[in-house]
Amino acid sequence: MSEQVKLTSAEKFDLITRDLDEVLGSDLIKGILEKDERPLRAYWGTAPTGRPHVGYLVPLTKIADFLRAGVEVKILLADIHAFLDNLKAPIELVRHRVQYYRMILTAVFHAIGVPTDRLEFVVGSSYQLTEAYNMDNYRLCASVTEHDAKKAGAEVVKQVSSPLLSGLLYPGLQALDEQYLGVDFQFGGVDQRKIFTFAELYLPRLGYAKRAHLMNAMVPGLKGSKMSSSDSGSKVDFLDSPKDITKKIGDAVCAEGEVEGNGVLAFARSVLFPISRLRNESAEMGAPPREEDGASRPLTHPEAPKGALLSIIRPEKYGGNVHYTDYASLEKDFAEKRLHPADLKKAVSTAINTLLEPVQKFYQTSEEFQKVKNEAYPEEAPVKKPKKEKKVNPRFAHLIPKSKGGTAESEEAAAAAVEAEKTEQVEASGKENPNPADNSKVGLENLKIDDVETTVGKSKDEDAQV
Ligand SMILES: N[C@@H](Cc1ccc(O)cc1)C(=O)O
Repeated sequence: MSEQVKLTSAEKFDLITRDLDEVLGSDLIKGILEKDERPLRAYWGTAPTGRPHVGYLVPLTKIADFLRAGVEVKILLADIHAFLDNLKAPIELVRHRVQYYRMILTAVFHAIGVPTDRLEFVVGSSYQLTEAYNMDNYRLCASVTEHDAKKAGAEVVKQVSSPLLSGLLYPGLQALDEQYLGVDFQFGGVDQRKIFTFAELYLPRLGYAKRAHLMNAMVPGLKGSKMSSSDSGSKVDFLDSPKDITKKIGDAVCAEGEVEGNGVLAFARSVLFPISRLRNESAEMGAPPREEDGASRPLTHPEAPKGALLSIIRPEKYGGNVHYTDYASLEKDFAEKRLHPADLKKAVSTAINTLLEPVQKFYQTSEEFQKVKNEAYPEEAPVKKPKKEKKVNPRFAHLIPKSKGGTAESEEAAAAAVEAEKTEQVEASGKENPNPADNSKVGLENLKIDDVETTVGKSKDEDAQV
């Protein structure tokens, strides 16, 4: 935001907390704003695992509000967390993923009109390997119960049948980050809530201040469930082509008149309306985004009136054009069947394509960016498939019925075996490990720790309430 507009502390507080799902510690934030002696400091962390998808637009847009309210924001690229979480990012790929995240997030920030010169990117390992941080980690480990660590990570760390110790360390390191990044509040999705309350409980036990926590709602996937990196049909990647985007939106769950579980409406509400509003506000406040970023282009139709946030363009005989200035009216029209799913889908895919055009242009014109992407996600680089007969891995031979009758069933089983084999190859190639709990790859499968007799009795200590 322009420095020309001076906000009161109450206005700043409203801007910082608008559209959020939950705020813990608002008094702490108000206190610093009212004192007005120094800027508020905050961070948002992301672990560079799978490729970021358009669901990230929600926190990134919110960060724009923080900056306008004068908050100093750090973006943590949590490389160590990326492999602590069940090796989601294999150690040898993680530095490339850090680079990829930095580049794509910067491009997206520009596309939505957020000036990145006021953001500070910090890589987790730049301070998480220091003596002081490690000693604090050990101190924390000597205070946190296993129960609390497990519970804190339950919605963030991948839950598997044979959990690794690294997943238990994850919440503790995230709590320490608040101290080491020197912030007043941490911002993240509501999925981080248990880690946030864990940090509120445990940081003071190490003698550190309890921080405030701000949470955004999660964006539902296009199929009505949570938007997830592992289900490519339910998410839109920042680098998906306009054609792919139109197809994904076209296939999304969007039954006529149904608001509940409607992925397209949810996307419009949580992503498009806020970004559109941000653009309008920037223009009004005399701080339009830089022309070269493409972020000054409205997501609405060129003929849309001032204040419009999303335009439905359709022939007169189907009701003519409508320009919505708020989400509630769009939802109402949809619920009352005055807005057809096909028209909504068209408007949403046009808006996403407009929004992402500068990101994709940057990708297409930057050889460095392309190189980084291929290094970070090597299995996605085009590989020439050698033409050879599909052999079935003996490990999966049990999926093939004994009789080679050529029935549909046996073909299905053979396909399943080939599929299983492919999955294994993908895992071996360093792709995000879909089932890292299968510890056979690290030679742990025969280690039956439970067989070892233990002299340690059950702790009588009550687990702290997280
Ligand atoms: N837990 C965050 C990543 C993160 C890691 C460390 C932090 O300090 C903050 C955030 C996620 O789910 O992506």
